[in-house]
Amino acid sequence: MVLTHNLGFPRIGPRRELKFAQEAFWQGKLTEEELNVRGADLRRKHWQHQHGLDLVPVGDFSFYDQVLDMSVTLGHLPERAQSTPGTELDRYFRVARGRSASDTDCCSIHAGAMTKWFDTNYHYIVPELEASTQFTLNPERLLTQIEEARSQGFTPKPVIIGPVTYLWLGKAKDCSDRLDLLDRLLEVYAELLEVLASHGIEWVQVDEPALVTELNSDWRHAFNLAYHRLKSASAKLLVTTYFGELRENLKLACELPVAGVHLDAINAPDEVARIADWLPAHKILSLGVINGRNIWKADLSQTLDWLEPLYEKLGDRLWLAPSCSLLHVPVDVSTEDKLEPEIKHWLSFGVQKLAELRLLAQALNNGRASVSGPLAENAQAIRSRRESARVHNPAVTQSVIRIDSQMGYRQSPYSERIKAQQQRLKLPRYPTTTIGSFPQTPEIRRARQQHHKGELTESAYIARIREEIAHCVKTQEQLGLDVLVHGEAERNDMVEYFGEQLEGYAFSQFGWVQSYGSRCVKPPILFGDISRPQAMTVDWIRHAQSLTDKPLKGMLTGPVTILNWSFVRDDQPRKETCLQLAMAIREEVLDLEEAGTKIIQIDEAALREGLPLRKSDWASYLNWAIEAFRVAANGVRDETQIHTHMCYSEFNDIIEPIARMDADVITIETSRSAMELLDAFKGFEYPNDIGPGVYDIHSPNVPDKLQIAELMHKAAERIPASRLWVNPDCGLKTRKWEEVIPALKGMVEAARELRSEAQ
Ligand SMILES: Nc1nc2c(c(=O)[nH]1)N[C@@H](CNc1ccc(C(=O)N[C@@H](CCC(=O)N[C@@H](CCC(=O)N[C@@H](CCC(=O)O)C(=O)O)C(=O)O)C(=O)O)cc1)CN2
Ligand code: MET
Ligand SMILES: [Zn+2]
Repeated sequence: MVLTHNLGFPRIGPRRELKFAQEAFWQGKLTEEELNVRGADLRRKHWQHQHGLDLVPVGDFSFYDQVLDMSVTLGHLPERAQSTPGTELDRYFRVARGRSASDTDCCSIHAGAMTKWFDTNYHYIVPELEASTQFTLNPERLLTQIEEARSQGFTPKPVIIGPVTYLWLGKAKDCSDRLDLLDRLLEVYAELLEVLASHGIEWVQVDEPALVTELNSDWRHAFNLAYHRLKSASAKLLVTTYFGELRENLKLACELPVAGVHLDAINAPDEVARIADWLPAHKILSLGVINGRNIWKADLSQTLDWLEPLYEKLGDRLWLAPSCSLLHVPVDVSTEDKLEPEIKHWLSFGVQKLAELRLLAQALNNGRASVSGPLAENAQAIRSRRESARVHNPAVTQSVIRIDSQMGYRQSPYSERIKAQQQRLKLPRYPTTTIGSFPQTPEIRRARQQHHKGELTESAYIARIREEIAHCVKTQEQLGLDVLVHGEAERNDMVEYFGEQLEGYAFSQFGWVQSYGSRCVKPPILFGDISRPQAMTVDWIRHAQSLTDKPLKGMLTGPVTILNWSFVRDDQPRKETCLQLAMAIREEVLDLEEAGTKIIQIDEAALREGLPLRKSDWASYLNWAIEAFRVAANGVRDETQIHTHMCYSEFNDIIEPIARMDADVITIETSRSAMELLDAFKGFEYPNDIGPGVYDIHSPNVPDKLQIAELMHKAAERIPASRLWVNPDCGLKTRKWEEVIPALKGMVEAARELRSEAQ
């Protein structure tokens, strides 16, 4: 019998129940006990969705983040949070979100750093490591949830982050070698595995996705050390990899002294045969056969074609699972009643993916004939998608074929065109601007919701947003900013908004995916060839510009970011899809220019996260990604100024490709790591204008004017004054007006002081 299991279930809830519970708790509207009840309720529902699987994951649920949970299990919260008052949960949220001191609270604490989980749009809280770090076991969360699952009739399989990946995800604060902590860490892992075994646990899923990245010999050695140390554990270990190929680590993974290995067969199909050959005969091979990163139905017959012979060979040693945790897909497509039925028929969210998994297992265990009906239905859906006239648009294919190298080039080099721009814009030295969005207030969101429900007419909604834009423009004028924005009030999200307006996209009502903490995104579904039926932003920008004499920056999301933050088709290379998006954005850019917009910003916030997990694959991605940006941006006249924005500070290693985008101005996130920005300029001088962020918008704290000035001085030491801009790290949509106004006031004053010093 082939066995089925799941690596993790989405925790946010089908209607974002977790988000609302978290936020209510943070606002003091829910007690800790009530929050725990809501958590247990969600877990119960999630396990019910996983009924029929042989093993269900336990410990995949989290009140904020699974990496932070693991830190708690290892007794390893940052020093600064260990002696604060309150319960364990309270300390946990202090690290997750940071907390300012207040009348009722003594202790100001800054949040742990957040960073992207591999190549996904999920963010985890980075473990803070130091030479002196100690670990102590705290298994309570796992033990409670094991009992919960068991009492509900499920066989629990605890999910933990493996010791090597845990260190790999962490950051050494004191430049010490993270691997020096391995011995200490392994003591606690060994203890944890014993405790789990003593609670009747047979299998533990030990996630080691670091195995799909390039590892030097120290890290490879660490894998051997770790699993030799843990091999006497009474629980059986399933070393779990996902998101990519094992390549040079495949042998290493096969030879670890553990009871089984999980391979992502969706991302590493070519390694399946090899791992099946190499894995010693006493080990289990778990294969991730259902894609945990997209929302398409799997082609079950085709999957069975290659699985059947493998099952014949491996027998009971073969397990089936999704490729990775289902954290990255929405919960349930069945409640989507506004999707076109034809398109809905092609889709599979978390609940449906598990049904596909059960079907595959039944087909292997009892023969295809035992599930012939569902298999036929699946085959019909696959065929319908492949042959659908909705998917293919010959005119779009043609327009991509016609892209020539000329289209990615500006008329003149930066050094010449910047003069035309300066003459037209007449900006002061150290021009001040923002990244685009202003606070998305509950009132704006409510108006949009009412409009969706039909409670607010189209014209009333438009009037409401135009008012908001007017307020935003006026506030920026009062603050004395130099380049204004319209504030993005009309956008639910910087990607979903464009998806909704482009042909070739569908969007769900409830397809939420957790991005971090309580924040979710609803990635739109790119199913077909992309075209732009009409201008998407021009009316809003024209309205905003009509309210001010200052230059108003048009605001677009770039093709690479739209691609990386959408669920995209799997029937053509990503490059192809990206170029189609680039052509649509290019048309919008030219329409904005035609409407008199002097500055156009094209955000590429997700360019970095799209980088392949292995450096050796970077160049090919960067080549087409940069080309797509250039096609989108560079069709404008010399006097039109192109801005781009990226929100991550680690851009040292890709500064040259970024320079190739040839945007006139780039604004980037830097305020939390001023030193890293300076590093980037050591070997390579960024040739165009640059605005290093001087206001950390991820924190509710209002930055001090002196702090801002200090960051600007640091930047001015490195970047010629004539090319330096002054701006926040990123958009202000998650902030409140009362935070934004004093912060921007300080920023504008700091820029003025810098100007007067320079004279
Ligand atoms: N796609 C994407 N990825 C990104 C980012 C980003 O901006 N977009 N930024 C970075 C950080 N990630 C972030 C992800 C989400 C949010 C965020 O604020 N999300 C909102 C939802 C945004 C949204 O789509 N809002 C909709 C729906 C709003 C809503 O919740 N409506 C209520 C009703 C309104 C009310 O009464 O409040 C409801 O449906 O129940 C809208 O504005 O229209 C949230 O979780 O709260 C912020 C940052 C990296 N990745
Ligand atoms: N223009 C966008 C904004 O200000 C850029 C955000 S990058 C995540 O919100
Ligand atoms: Zn940003």
